[in-house]
Amino acid sequence: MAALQSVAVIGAGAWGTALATVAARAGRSVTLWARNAEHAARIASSRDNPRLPGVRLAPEIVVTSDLALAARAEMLLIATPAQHLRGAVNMLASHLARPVPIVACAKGIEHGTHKFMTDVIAEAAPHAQPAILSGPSFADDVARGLPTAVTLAASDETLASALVQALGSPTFRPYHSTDIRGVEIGGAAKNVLAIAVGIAVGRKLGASAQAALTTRGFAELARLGRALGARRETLTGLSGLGDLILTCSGPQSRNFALGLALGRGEQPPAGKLAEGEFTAPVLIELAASQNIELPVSEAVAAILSGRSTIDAAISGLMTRPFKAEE
Ligand SMILES: NC(=O)C1=CN([C@@H]2O[C@H](COP(=O)(O)OP(=O)(O)OC[C@H]3O[C@@H](n4cnc5c(N)ncnc54)[C@H](OP(=O)(O)O)[C@@H]3O)[C@@H](O)[C@H]2O)C=CC1
Ligand SMILES: O=C(CO)COP(=O)(O)O
Repeated sequence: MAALQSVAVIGAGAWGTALATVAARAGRSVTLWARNAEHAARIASSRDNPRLPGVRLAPEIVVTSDLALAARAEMLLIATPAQHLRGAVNMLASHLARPVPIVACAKGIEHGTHKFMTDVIAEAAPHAQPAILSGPSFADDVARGLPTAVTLAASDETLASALVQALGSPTFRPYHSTDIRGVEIGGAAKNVLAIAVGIAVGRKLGASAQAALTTRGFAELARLGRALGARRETLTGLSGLGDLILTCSGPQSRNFALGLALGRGEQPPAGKLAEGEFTAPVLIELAASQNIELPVSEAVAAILSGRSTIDAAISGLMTRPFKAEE
């Protein structure tokens, strides 16, 4: 497969901006698309995006709100929030005249349909070659060039390798995979579990509870993953266990920070996207449809929807029948 030379990033939030920086560092010709023309013009002239403050955009990155221009790239990265991915790809599809790799960079599951991000891409742009990029990677760390490793999966291994070659650099190390579903499950579930761990820390339940919740959270992620056909090495890899560890480690994670505020009885941080809030209800619906129990995720969904208090949820988790560890 010919080397991919140009990259467009759709969605100029924190993650889209960091990924544009990654692609530029890897030597690609890069376009960053923002939906708002004024926003695009401001970033283009200041070389600074308020959604990722303090990171200077390389001069060679083209910032635009012209979707037709972005759609000319040889590969596309979609970095909108998960619930807006379908809308973004729908708009993009009319500009795509040829099969092009479209890499989902959002972490979540679509409300209503229970579809994962690459399924949404396949429906919205039938000629696209869907792929997924996920793993332990805070936008700020990545944009600053701190060492990061992620998983990049496509059903065709040759394509996955070409995408890795296009984005990889000495500071950003993607590993290729063909286990799309395994990668998607890890990225979606870990955000919900990080809210649980944030709540426990906010409630001052102690370091032992933090470790126990993270571990039992991983058991949930792996249980759902196995039921949906994910590979073991994906679940224990960067996009599964790796991202869970990162996101459950402290308030640099917006999902953890949301849980922390809830646990402390404070207002959640305003204007910060915490995907786990949107994923929690759909994750438990999906699990129920597979007869899979996700007690920690269910507790998070119940707290977020107001169906349970935090104290009742903690007590509910601790008084479940004793069982064998799996
Ligand atoms: N931040 C991070 O560290 C990481 C984030 N991710 C994932 O990336 C995804 C995006 O997160 P992040 O960048 O942090 O979020 P932000 O809130 O920083 O940015 C979201 C961006 O999406 C844009 N947007 C929203 N709706 C649409 C739409 N319908 N069409 C086009 N653009 C839209 C927003 O535009 P506008 O500015 O106009 O509102 C905004 O620029 C999430 O799924 C997240 O889980 C993954 C790894 C790391
Ligand atoms: O996905 C992320 C790190 O891999 C970002 O996590 P938060 O969305 O919780 O900040």
